[in-house]
Amino acid sequence: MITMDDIIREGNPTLREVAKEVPMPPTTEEKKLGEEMLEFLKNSQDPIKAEEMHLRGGVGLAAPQLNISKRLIAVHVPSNDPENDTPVISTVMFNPKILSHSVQDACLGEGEGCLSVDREVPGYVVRHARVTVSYYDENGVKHKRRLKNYEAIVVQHEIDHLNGVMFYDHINEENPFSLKEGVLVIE
Ligand SMILES: CNC(=O)c1cccc(C)c1Nc1nc(N2CCN(c3ccccc3Cl)CC2)nc(N2CSC[C@H]2C(=O)NC)n1
Ligand code: NI
Repeated sequence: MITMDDIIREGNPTLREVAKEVPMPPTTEEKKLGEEMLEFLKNSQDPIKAEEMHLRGGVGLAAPQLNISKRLIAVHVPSNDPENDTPVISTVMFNPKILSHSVQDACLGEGEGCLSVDREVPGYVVRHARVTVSYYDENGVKHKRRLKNYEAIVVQHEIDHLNGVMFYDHINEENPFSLKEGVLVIE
């Protein structure tokens, strides 16, 4: 079971590497890793388990954050509606790829956090507002999915980890809260 001790922090060179493609179909070990990453996210969002296991809340995790330089991410974004238990997206993506994206950009109004960054880095992280991603599932089946808003931001943040990019690399150093015309601010 993955805990915070398994998550490497900024300064570890693996976070700056370009991760390797996973040959399809994934091995049993790679499938298990994906399942454990998704389980970690669910545990991190459960108040009881998160407290018991000292987990920081997350909606996305990339294998390089576990010091495993493979192109594999997990995302588990709960629905905004407290009545609705169905997550907006809950999946493991092998070899995710952004096929196309909107002209419009977007950012989280509150900025971004990362399980590998033990500090607040204020500022807008400007990303594509909508993306079409392709990825392989644990059975090696190819999928194509259009994402928008929060889940689009999360998937882009996690794909960045596969390319050695950290969220604060996108923050404007001169003015961290500067925004161009037309950028969608997601609250
Ligand atoms: C500096 N300001 C901020 O961090 C920030 C500040 C306020 C709001 C937001 C929205 C912020 N931003 C931000 N908040 C999150 N969470 C909110 C809490 N949540 C969570 C926590 C506990 C239980 C259940 C859940 Cl659901 C988990 C997810 N997650 C990300 N990111 C960036 S994309 C990958 C994703 C990630 O999983 N990071 C670890 N950013
Ligand atoms: Ni991160």
